[in-house]
Amino acid sequence: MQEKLEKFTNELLKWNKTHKLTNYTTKEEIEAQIQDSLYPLEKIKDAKTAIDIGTGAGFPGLILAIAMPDTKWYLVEPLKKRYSFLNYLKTILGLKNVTVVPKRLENADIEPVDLITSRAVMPTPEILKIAKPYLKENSTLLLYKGSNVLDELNGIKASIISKDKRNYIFIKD
Ligand SMILES: C[S@@+](CC[C@H](N)C(=O)[O-])C[C@H]1O[C@@H](n2cnc3c(N)ncnc32)[C@H](O)[C@@H]1O
Repeated sequence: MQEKLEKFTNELLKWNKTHKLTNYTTKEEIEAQIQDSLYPLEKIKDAKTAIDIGTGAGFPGLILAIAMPDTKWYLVEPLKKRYSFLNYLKTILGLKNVTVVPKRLENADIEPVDLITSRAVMPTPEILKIAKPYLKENSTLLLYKGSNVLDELNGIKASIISKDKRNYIFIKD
């Protein structure tokens, strides 16, 4: 896994120079995003199928897919330069458990999954709305949110794990 993560970091640094995929431009910044992506791993590792909404340059979906090789991951990302990067990484890292879906989630065609993740894409109520068709009875939604998430949750039942300014929000049902 470490070798794959290093390769990912080097490729992102390289692609970012010409394609501007993300605002994270140094090795240290990218490694911090990898750590952030992996932090809730223990809580989600049993999922057999998962969707990451708006994977962007790989956070958290591609990183979790590297760490969870037995989970089938759908990385949903509509922006061409970003889904091209994700497809390239899937190929060079040999990630057989990854399908890149080059669409907005609202227009995707995926069977309901055990886990849906998302970081920095849209407010919680909107995520819940577009994620609904892809959730099963026991599915988990894991949202990577900032410190002001409590305003957004507003009555939504969730459990929260906090680390520094990050809130990892787990929503079931
Ligand atoms: C601010 S970026 C965050 C990228 C990444 N998750 C991260 O944390 O670095 C938001 C991404 O969500 C994607 N996006 C926006 N609306 C979406 C939708 N309805 N379905 C799927 N992806 C979406 C955008 O194309 C963009 O790449």
